[in-house]
Amino acid sequence: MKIGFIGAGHMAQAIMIGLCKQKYVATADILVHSAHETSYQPFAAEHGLTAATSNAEIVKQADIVILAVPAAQTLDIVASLQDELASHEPILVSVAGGISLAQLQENSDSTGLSIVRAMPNVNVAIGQGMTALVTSPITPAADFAQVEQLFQALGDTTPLAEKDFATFSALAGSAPAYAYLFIDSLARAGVKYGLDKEIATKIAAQTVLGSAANVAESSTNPWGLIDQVSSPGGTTVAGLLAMEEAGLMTAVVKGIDATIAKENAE
Ligand SMILES: NC(=O)C1=CN([C@@H]2O[C@H](COP(=O)(O)OP(=O)(O)OC[C@H]3O[C@@H](n4cnc5c(N)ncnc54)[C@H](OP(=O)(O)O)[C@@H]3O)[C@@H](O)[C@H]2O)C=CC1
Ligand SMILES: O=C(O)[C@@H]1CCC=N1
Repeated sequence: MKIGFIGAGHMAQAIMIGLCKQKYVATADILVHSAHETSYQPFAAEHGLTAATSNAEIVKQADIVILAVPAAQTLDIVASLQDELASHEPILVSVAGGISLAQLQENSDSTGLSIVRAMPNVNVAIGQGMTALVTSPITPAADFAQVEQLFQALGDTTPLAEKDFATFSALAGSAPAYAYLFIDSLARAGVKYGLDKEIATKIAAQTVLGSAANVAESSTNPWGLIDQVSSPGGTTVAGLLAMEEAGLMTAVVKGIDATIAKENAE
């Protein structure tokens, strides 16, 4: 099976690196093309991938085409590939935020094309991704299963109604950035009290990693876990109340509100 990438930016690279690490297919069976040779050729050479000469070549050669270009350009690129899509009929996977299956179908001008919309996050690069998937009504179950299997090799997946994609995009697509912000904030506080930044970051990252694993494995909800850490009259409850006074939860929800509003405006 050949997997083609149109776009070689952060998201495409994260998926390609994940596929290489998992040895999902032979590296030469991963094809890539993007707007500038200087973006995709060195990356292809470094990882042993096949650099294609055009977007059309990707569509002609690949069984699955992953479109990972800016959302604003996604539909124009699909429209420019109508002929190749109609004659080669790969499975088309779009990761673009805010671009619907109906828009992709309409711009591909192809009634028989299998189209899957995916919302991965950058953690697919290390096999710890969280990806939502939804398929067009005409996509055969076997084609959807191929795409699902690909993303399952790179972490967890969930089927999701298309109406919930903007929410998912905020909670999983964008949220690695918000988690990094929290980790950096913890580490920066450590620096304030004299720790070396590198050591403080390692301490913060491992603490967040372990806490996330605890939430995932525990039958207790996060509030219950917070109570387990908060000794009566102790330090944690003092810290929690100070964070709440500064509006941590409101700040997070406002951030998610803004993320969803921006995606809905695309
Ligand atoms: N970054 C993330 O964490 C996530 C991103 N996404 C989605 O992924 C998509 C890409 O985002 P991201 O990777 O961050 O963006 P980047 O800006 O990092 O990458 C965009 C890529 O698109 C390529 N490109 C632009 N125009 C064309 C064209 N006409 N033909 C071929 N390639 C083209 C660029 O090429 P070149 O490099 O050569 O200039 C670049 O490689 C977006 O739709 C976004 O919504 C979804 C989930 C998470
Ligand atoms: O910032 C963005 O628009 C993309 C979508 C989800 C994560 N990154």
